Amino acid sequence: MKTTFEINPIKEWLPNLNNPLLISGPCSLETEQQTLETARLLAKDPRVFVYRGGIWKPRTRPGSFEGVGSIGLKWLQMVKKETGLPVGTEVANAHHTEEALKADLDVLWIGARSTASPFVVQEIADVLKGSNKPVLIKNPVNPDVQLWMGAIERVYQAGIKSIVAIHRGFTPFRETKYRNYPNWKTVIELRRLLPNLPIICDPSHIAGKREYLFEIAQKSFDMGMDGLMLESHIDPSCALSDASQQLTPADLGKLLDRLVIRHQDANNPDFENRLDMLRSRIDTLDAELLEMLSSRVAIVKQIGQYKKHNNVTALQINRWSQLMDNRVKLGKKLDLNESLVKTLFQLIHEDSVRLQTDIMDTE
Ligand SMILES: O=C(O)C(=O)C[C@]1(C(=O)O)C=C[C@@H](O)C=C1
Repeated sequence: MKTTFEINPIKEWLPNLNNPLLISGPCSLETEQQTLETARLLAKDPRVFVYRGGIWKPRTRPGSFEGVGSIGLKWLQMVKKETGLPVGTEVANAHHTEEALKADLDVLWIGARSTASPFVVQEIADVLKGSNKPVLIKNPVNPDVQLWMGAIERVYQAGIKSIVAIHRGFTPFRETKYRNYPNWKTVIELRRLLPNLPIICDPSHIAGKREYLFEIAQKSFDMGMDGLMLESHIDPSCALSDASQQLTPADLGKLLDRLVIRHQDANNPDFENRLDMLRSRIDTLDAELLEMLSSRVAIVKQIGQYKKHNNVTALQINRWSQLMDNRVKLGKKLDLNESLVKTLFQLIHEDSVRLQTDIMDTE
């Protein structure tokens, strides 16, 4: 499918946006009082643009608090009426979407588990047809950029042009310090595929713990994200869901005070000139790297021919192990990241073996 999407900039549906988009509010709405008290405090901070509150909560195991349900829609309407903040919630099936549209919420989002299911996304998209509602789409639980794209396409094909992607991290396959590990590679790929799509980050679901929120939020701005979704609660210690990752509105304000917001350009000719100069040095070095790589490949091919005539295998595991150890050591001396050196030489070696087996089998 063609990937030229006409996605609306956030400012189109949030005209008073003068900062990165910040969405905040409780993980789950619990009571009318908790909903309104949290909203009143958040509304005092001009950096908060949208109030969020989960009312249908997809929980991993049954028996946990699964949200207050449709009554929460009324509380969200009260928030909007009293504070003027646009309001939004997560929808996970056609029924939720119908209810949220009926209540005229300002924004809806599709959660990570739903994004992973094309049937669920399609069912939601079918209900959204003709509604013009801004829709935020979280990454699927696994780092599959095509699955994420698929969900965006389904919503877009329903006629929704105000779409924002949310990076909320991915299910870890081993112990990590985060609840859901961030995968910037997938986010960069999404940005490459859809350069006009705004992408925000959800540090709360990545971190799982308050203490990691700042580092993830700052990294998001370093990476050029268009905003943040950060959970807040009037009294996080009593929260019925995700208690350890929510902030009081006051602590949210303190976190925001520390964040450095970065921009795509500096609008400063001196900076641009210096950057151009450094980039042209990189261009020269990259050309040299490629020339060296090409000389290496020529030798690898020569060895391939030689091995073929002597019936010797392409893969030489001892040489390969020694070479890798040696390159990693050299890389360390040169202050290079070990995983960069390893990945680079793994790719180079993989290609050598492919080239040599081709030579052996086709010539
Ligand atoms: O040393 C060899 O035998 C090579 O063919 C070169 C090379 C390499 O790319 O460096 C390629 C394949 C072998 O498994 C080990 C090393």
